[in-house]
Amino acid sequence: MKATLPLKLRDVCVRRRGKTLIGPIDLSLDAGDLTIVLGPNGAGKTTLMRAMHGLQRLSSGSINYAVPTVAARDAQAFVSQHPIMMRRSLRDNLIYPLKLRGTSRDEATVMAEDWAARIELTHALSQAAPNLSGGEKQKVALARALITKPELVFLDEPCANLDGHATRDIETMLLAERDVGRTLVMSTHDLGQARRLATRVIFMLKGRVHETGTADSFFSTPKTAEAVAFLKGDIV
Ligand SMILES: Nc1ncnc2c1ncn2[C@@H]1O[C@H](COP(=O)(O)OP(=O)(O)OP(=O)(O)O)[C@@H](O)[C@H]1O
Repeated sequence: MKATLPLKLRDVCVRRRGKTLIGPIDLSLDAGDLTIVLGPNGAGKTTLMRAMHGLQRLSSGSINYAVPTVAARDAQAFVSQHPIMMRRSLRDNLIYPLKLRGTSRDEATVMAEDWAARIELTHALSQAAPNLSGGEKQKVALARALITKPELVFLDEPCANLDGHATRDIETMLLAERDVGRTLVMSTHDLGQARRLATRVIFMLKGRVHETGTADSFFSTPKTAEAVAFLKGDIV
């Protein structure tokens, strides 16, 4: 399959009822990074990621992948902070995205069992997925996103509602994906998590991309007073 990245945003704006939610934004996203979208509440992180994934209609500007949009969407996954489980077993939840892509039932079952083992939920394969705990559901949501080996995964505050233990499990999965070169774009306002995971940072403020660069340079030498204030905890 042809690579869908880089992704290029030009003059992207999303407006609703006369209010600008994000934009104008110009941005380029390359393959192989774990990019953390950082910023205070309401900065536009979710809107930006939804726009990049095609869930949010643009008011103006354009978003282009290296391949036609339909093919690009097929190579992507989106994990939200409120994982929605189908009212079926954990096994069927993991099989579903593979089935949509034409994988045989037998092959999909093997892959589902392999992923259930990786997220330490083999014992729950036959359980109804909606009855799992919040942390377990989020691990399933992540496994369900990764099982198709997407080129690009968006994660919107995936640990927002999780305790320390579940957060660590999710971070371990994300680091493993980062280390095999999967391209990940994740929003958070948890600075500790951003420092642990990011290779690049997009810092958003009031709907605009305020600063972007490698994680090392952003955390060690932020360029703007606002980024310095955010890192000190003065903008929340
Ligand atoms: N559908 C919508 N209609 C109107 N306003 C919206 C809509 N979606 C989001 N907003 C507003 O757009 C702004 C950006 O919201 P967004 O959720 O993208 O920010 P965020 O950085 O992800 O915030 P948080 O960290 O709180 O999740 C906020 O002011 C929000 O209230």
